[in-house]
Amino acid sequence: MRPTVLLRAEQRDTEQRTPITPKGAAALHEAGVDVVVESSPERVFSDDAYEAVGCPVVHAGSWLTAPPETVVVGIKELPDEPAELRHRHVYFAHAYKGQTGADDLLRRFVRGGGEVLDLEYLVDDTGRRVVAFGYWAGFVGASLGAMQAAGRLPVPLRPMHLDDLTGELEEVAGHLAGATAVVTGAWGRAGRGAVDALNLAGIGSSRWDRDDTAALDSDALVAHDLLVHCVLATEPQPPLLTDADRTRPGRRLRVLVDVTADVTSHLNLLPVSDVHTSWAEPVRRIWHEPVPLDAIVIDNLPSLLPKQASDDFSSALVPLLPGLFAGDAVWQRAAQTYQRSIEGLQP
Ligand SMILES: NC(=O)c1ccc[n+]([C@@H]2O[C@H](COP(=O)([O-])OP(=O)(O)OC[C@H]3O[C@@H](n4cnc5c(N)ncnc54)[C@H](O)[C@@H]3O)[C@@H](O)[C@H]2O)c1
Repeated sequence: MRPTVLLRAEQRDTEQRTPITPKGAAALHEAGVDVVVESSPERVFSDDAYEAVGCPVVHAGSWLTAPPETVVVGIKELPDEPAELRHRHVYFAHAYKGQTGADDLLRRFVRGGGEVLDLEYLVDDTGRRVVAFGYWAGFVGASLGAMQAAGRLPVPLRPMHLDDLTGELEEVAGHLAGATAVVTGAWGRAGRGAVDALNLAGIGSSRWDRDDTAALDSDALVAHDLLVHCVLATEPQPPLLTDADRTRPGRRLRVLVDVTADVTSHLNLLPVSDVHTSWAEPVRRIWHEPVPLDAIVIDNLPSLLPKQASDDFSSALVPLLPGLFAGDAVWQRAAQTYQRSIEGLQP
């Protein structure tokens, strides 16, 4: 039997992204991997587009009864049922940093004999992630921050076309003369996307990466109008912004975009903010005076540009998937990360 991946329909009705585009499915077929697609009215590519490249389309939730050797591929969370998960699942499980509900989820995998191959932990032999939505997360996050600073953020947020967003950033530029931003994690994927968006909005960026935050200059940090936080934290580090900075002299900082959205984890480097915001309510005011500070902490930013995000992601993931069935090192590392995470779990 040919190796098969099943493209799962996403739970969230706001999620239009897909980790495998129709073009990616066609490439997988060529490479000897079949792709079965769960029907989804939300996905940015239609069911017909997958059918046109030869993928069988099945109803949402079919993964539950798929043959055990089928690998289930998705992006975001699984439903709360069933209690036992028996397949190998490739997705962002958000289960290894002590997130809310993580242990319960891992126990479901242990009980069913399945496995998480977490997309966030697909790394090369230097530990660098090989597939990520980071660029568009940073681009969209910084765009929202610029729009908020200009008083032009449309609420609720809805998925956009890139042309519309760049047009809006050019409008914003006229409202933000002299504004500056600091981007932390600036040389990573998200950081680069953030800098590109800020450039379009006419906002000059200070690019801070590891060396720049090692001896943190808090006065310089709060002297910027925007902070776009794009650090990939893998171990606890000193915070970048604390309550003590609220009254720091010279604070101009008024918009904080936490692209990492690590707020419920012990790796949160911005402990001034501890809850996510949403498309319906994207902004939360966390400081009221002497200068207000608004936080945007959205954990599905690339979903706001679903087409670009999907194309980019699929072109990185698809070449790796045949290797999953051949036991390539990148997948073995992901499997080892899962094994480590379930060791020590209470039953
Ligand atoms: N909110 C969302 O929707 C969304 C989507 C995708 C990714 N993300 C998150 O964005 C973050 C960044 O992802 P990425 O793909 O850009 O990662 P990346 O590895 O490409 O870049 C991370 C950067 O952070 C830098 N860094 C690490 N520690 C630092 C420190 N103490 N100070 C300054 N810089 C430091 C690294 O040197 C690197 O340049 C991750 O937390 C990721 O989970 C969020």
